[in-house]
Amino acid sequence: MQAAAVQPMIRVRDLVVGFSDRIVLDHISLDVRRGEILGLVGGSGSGKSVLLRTIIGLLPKRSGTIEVLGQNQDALDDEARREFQRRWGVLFQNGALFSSLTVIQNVQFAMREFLRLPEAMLEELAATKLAMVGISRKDENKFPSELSGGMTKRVALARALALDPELVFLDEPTSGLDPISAGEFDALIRTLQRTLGLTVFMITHDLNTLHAVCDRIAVLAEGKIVADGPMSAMLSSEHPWVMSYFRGQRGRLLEHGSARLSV
Ligand SMILES: Nc1ncnc2c1ncn2[C@@H]1O[C@H](COP(=O)(O)OP(=O)(O)OP(=O)(O)O)[C@@H](O)[C@H]1O
Repeated sequence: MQAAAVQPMIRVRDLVVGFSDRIVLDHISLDVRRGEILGLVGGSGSGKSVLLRTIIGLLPKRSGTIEVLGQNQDALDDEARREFQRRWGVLFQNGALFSSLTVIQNVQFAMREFLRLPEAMLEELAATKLAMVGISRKDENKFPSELSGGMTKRVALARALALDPELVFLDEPTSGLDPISAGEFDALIRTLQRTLGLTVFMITHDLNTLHAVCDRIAVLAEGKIVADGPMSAMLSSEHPWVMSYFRGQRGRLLEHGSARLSV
């Protein structure tokens, strides 16, 4: 019982990922604890998306172990892995909605695949998910091309939540949003995490999001996790990249309560 209570939701050990002769992730170890929002930051091309994609099984690893929800996916056959993967939701960069499906059909997509429910119940369930993220019924028959950036992210979040996951992966959830929409999206993530008891693994470049939403931050640089801890640990880190990111001009402005900034 004790062991289960402290078991991380994601446990990465000694992970190595590379493409041809380039190593992108070089013996990375990282835990994501139950119920926390972990923010992953790092320079462009540092390997954040590669780490996320490897954890969810979209990219192969060279060595190391990854356990998600206590399960090493290498031990599962294809059918069991597919069934297992429904326990998490993913919001990809730019939403990645199906352009030929309406808002509500996008949310119903995974429901149709995994849940055997009558049509009326599917409608109701998808509308409930959309309401949770602030999309009203009048917008549910729109196509993705008719949505603003903020609405697209909300629909993508509703889709990620379609199967009631315990864990969600968010790849730059506020990128491309204006400061007000980004702030609203941050608040939505926080609220959903609290009310649904979610664990969140989030890639972000957004210092406001890191300050407002994340319980813990991990920094990826030179293929390694170079810092890992709460915001206070980032602000006192001596690592050059961490210092310039969190204590550079933008970071200092934020600490002193300036308007929202993105980096
Ligand atoms: N499928 C792939 N094949 C070959 N190289 C890849 C592949 N996916 C990613 N890379 C390389 O791995 C490195 C890390 O990419 P990644 O997308 O993880 O960066 P990132 O930290 O998410 O960057 P950004 O913040 O700009 O999104 C880059 O050099 C990229 O070109």
